[in-house]
Amino acid sequence: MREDIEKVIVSTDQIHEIVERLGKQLHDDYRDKNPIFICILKGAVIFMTDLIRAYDDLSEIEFMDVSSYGDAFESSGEVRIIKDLDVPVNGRHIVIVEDIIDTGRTLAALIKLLDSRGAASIKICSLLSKEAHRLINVHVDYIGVEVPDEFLVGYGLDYKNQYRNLPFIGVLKPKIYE
Ligand SMILES: O=P(O)(O)OC[C@H]1O[C@H](OP(=O)(O)OP(=O)(O)O)[C@H](O)[C@@H]1O
Ligand code: HPA
Ligand SMILES: [Mg+2]
Repeated sequence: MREDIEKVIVSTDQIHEIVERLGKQLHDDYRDKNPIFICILKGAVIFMTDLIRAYDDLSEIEFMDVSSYGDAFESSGEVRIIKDLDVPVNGRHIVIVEDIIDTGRTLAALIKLLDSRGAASIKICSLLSKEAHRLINVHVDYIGVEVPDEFLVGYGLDYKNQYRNLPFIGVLKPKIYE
């Protein structure tokens, strides 16, 4: 698997530092608010499990499965909800946990949906932001790191559902796409 990587963009050590920083920041901002962390499957699952341990306070976790990329490099533009939340969110403080914000389409659709359900507040925490590729402007409250406009894999991010379990984030060798 690792031999398929051309270069590392965010190392394991860097990821660890980012997660600790974001966990502390969230802890300062959400004290006594019992937030719900909503993990957007599948990509955010690895980040989520590390982040909630760095948060270190009372909170709840929930999961939604949303997909717009399938096996492709480019978002289809259609955000499909594959698994919805099992709990009501009205009156609750929500932190949407994402691995990456790329075109912004997934988040724009999610914010609209959760807002219509009466959440008390909705904030976004994303490990990565690919601002250069944004098509829809979404405000991201907590960003781990800005990344270049390249297709990335690892630490939750996939190509054809593979490479999510790499402990760092990198770019694949071109021959993998051919
Ligand atoms: O800003 P966008 O262009 O909408 O891209 C970001 C979304 O794309 C990825 O999910 P994907 O649809 O690949 O599903 P997955 O997490 O199951 O891989 C990623 O995990 C984000 O949810
Ligand atoms: O760069 C990416 N890699 C993997 N999945 C993604 N979904 C949006 N952007 C990406
Ligand atoms: Mg994907």
